[in-house]
Amino acid sequence: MSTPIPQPPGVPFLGNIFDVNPNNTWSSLKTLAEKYGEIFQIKVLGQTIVFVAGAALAEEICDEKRFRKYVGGPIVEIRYAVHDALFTAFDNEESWGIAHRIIAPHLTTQSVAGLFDEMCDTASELIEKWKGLGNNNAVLAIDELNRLNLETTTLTFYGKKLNCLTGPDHPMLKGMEDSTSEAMKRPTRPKLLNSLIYGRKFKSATNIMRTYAAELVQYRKDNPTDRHDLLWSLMNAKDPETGKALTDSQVIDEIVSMPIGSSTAPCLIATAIHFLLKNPEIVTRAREELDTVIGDGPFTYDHLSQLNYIAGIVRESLRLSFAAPGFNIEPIPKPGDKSPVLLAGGKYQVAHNQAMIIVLAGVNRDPAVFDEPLVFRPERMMGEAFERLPAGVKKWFGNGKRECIGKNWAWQFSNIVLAKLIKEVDFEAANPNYELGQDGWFNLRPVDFHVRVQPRAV
Ligand code: HEM
Repeated sequence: MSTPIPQPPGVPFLGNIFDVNPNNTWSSLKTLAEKYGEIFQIKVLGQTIVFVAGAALAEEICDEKRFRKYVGGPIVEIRYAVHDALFTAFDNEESWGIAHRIIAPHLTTQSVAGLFDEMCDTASELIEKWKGLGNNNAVLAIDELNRLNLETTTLTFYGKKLNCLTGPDHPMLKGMEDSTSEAMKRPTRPKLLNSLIYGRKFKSATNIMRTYAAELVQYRKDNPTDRHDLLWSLMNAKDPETGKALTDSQVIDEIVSMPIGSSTAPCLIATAIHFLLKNPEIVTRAREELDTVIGDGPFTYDHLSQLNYIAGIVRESLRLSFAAPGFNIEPIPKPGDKSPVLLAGGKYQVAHNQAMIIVLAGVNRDPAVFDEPLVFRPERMMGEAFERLPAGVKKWFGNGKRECIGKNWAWQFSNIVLAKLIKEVDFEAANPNYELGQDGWFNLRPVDFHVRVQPRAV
């Protein structure tokens, strides 16, 4: 006998429409996870969605023999902008494998190591900019780090300096914000409203992003180089398995997808700064490590593997920021078999084609795994303590074949940037009473988190 999956009471006809705020979906899901625990469901516009918020169940539905990525809802909507690119491709689309095999070699640990200097130099540029702001400045952490991320992504993948750390916001930032917010909201609105009222905004955001990509392609054509970077492969490489290359439109799709994916990294770093401000003793210990390992000399790639405490800070920030707030799973279809799918050895059952969303705010803070789950404690993310943790609580980069293709880039970038910021900058919260609030679309960022930035005093 299975246990019914808990569901908030809802209202007649409209179901649970008021349990999820379309302007802050992930915060609503976090609240529901806190109330209902490892699994819950909602019904909206006649559709049932199951949410998994416990570590053991998350691990179970990450079993690729039984489950796969569900491409639905906002992911299908953003196909308007990027079609069958890596993040948005359906399981059966050949284009996924072709693009994956062309792109993945640029994102191995070894390939990304070659980007160390460009990542470091760009972070230094931001710190130099902050040094020029003088006393009593206050910057919006996420805005500054979004700029840094776009600048670094564009330079390391596409070989072009945008120079977007200063001056007005680069249009790509607004393009990404508008397209992802619209993709999240569209599934909750009637279709007619989407096309009549909101279609123009979606189209304009898409145009902005595709123009960013088209200009990079044109720049490369106008400025030939020996640099065999990701852009070179997107434009020239052939898939070793099928011999196929990307079409011109697919090149644009993938160029646009990368900054959208990588925009999760600044959310992580901004939230990490918040946790560090709340825990000054962690900054002291991190500085001891940085001063011992790097000292006064230049920061080099070899230092990274020695910065164990910084790595612990990055992982603990991945755990508690849920910067990528979740991902979608569905049972692998079995032709002719519509029997329900059993979870937790039959404790729960879901329909054979049930879409499920893993809510990392629940999974990453599962009290069955972590003691004092809300406490920021880098030590639990280091060495053997980290190795002992169950696989279900290490899913911040997603799962299996559809795991984040940028995870090595994101890991190196976040470690470099946090190491440099902790070593070289003194942060102070502009509002000493600030409490973390988060919002976002495809990722979660701290809301209204302003900081004062000064060169490190001691
Ligand atoms: C802290 C930073 C990041 C986090 C936490 C993160 C998280 C994730 C997660 C959870 C997924 C799985 C999504 C799903 O199953 O639907 C994913 C996929 C993806 N990410 Fe990231 N990501 C980060 C940075 C990046 C970066 C830097 C890039 C750019 C290279 C990137 C590009 C992608 C792409 C293209 C996919 C789709 C992969 C596929 O389906 O083949 N991400 N990411």
